[in-house]
Amino acid sequence: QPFPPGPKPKLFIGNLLDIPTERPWLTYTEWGKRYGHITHFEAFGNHVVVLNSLKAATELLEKRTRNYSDRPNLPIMDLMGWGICLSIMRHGGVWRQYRRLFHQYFRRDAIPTYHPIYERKIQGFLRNLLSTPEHFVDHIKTLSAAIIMATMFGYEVNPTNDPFVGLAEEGVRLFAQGLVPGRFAVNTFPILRYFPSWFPGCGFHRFARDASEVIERMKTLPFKFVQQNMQHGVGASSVVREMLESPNSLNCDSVEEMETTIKNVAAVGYAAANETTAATLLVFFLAMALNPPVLRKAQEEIDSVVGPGRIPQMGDRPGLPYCEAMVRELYRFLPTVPLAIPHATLEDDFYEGYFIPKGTTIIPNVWAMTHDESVYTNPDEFRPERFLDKDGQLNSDDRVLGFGFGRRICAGRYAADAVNWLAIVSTLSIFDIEKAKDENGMVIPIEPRLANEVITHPMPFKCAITPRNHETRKVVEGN
Ligand code: HEM
Repeated sequence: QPFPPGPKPKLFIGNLLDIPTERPWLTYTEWGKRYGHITHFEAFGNHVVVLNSLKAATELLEKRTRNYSDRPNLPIMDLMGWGICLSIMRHGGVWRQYRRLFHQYFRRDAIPTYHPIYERKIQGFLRNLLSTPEHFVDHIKTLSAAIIMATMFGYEVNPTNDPFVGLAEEGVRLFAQGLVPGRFAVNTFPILRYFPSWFPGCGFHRFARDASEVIERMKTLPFKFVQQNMQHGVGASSVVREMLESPNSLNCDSVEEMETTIKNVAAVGYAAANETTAATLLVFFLAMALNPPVLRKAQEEIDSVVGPGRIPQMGDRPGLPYCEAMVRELYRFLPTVPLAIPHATLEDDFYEGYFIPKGTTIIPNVWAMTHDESVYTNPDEFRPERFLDKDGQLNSDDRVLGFGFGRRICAGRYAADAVNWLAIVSTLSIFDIEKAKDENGMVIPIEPRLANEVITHPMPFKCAITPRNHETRKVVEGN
């Protein structure tokens, strides 16, 4: 049977020249309109199927999740030492073990344990915003790093030049490079990993060697920090500490295996959490600067439910449906992982009469799904009301497509959602966010565009962040 429709392949190179490198989610969305909701292309025998509709994603990635839960083979990741990363790990026993372990600490009912960390770090974030609002991007980055480092390692980051954060950022930067399609020949031709580094196209060996040193240090240093604290009977509780204190729950055969498992699972937390959280908060600031009526409405709701003189807490969440709808709209409006993370098939399959071979890379185009005009009219408008019924209560559209699908769905989604929600409503309770003005008093325009990256974020923009009034300023200063 035929492959799903798609651009016509050329002899030998297939669709190599068609593969988009610039914001690929937009091209894939266009292909979806031209060829249909599942689109196929291939290069050098590597098949790729893009899923442009929720219907196809639900049918394949969720109902047939057993077959669609693998990840593509990316040998550069193994060579760098990032092959241990849960989010890109091939399907199998180790993935199951790591996922189970991760789930134990990040499942829905485990998250309230971390609420005090979130509240404390968000208060610090508000203070930073108050003193240097023009550096809001740096404050967002500090917040997301501070939360995951405190959760995982009980480690308090320095606001600038933190050694662990610097190392982790470098590790994540290398990780992101390994994911860029076409960046390393070995990802297209896995056989090259067995060729020497002097062989043409094998320069990746040196890159991988240098990267692996950074990644090893990134995994080991924060882990040792926890071990040393435990030896001296000091330090805060943390995920790593709890794992070390209950080694039997890890099902490892030796101390060495146990330590490796903990290091790997903890490193994934940072890699997966840091940029995604920061990017979502950037989308929030952007959307508020662009949509003053939404900001006002959310603030009115917070004022009427939480009242003045207090920063919202997690317990306030059910009473704030408009804010909830706004957070859902943020995830929809500019999804920060617009192509999720590619899945791969374990066996041959057929769908709607088309053939999907074993080993096919499956790209869920979340962008196309959240901008599907038949579901979300005028999808480029930011309108939280889409998620409310006529009585102002939340409707049933509560699925965050940006967290992915099936067995590979984001394992940190409950933590991410709690942090995002609390940071957003806390900021709104204290600050106004508007478009910035230049030295001549002219409003600086903002374009809601995402950067061309795998885990993306809005293109740089300026906004004015000011305390709403004297009272809200005092609330931050008093905390
Ligand atoms: C707004 C923030 C976040 C977004 C948008 C996001 C999005 C995603 C997406 C799209 C995937 C791939 C899903 C798929 O393959 O279908 C994923 C996987 C993952 N995420 Fe998140 N994520 C976020 C925050 C976090 C946080 C805070 C953590 C950790 C505390 C985390 C941990 C993970 C892990 C471990 C995986 C790999 C799951 C697997 O492959 O089995 N994520 N995330």
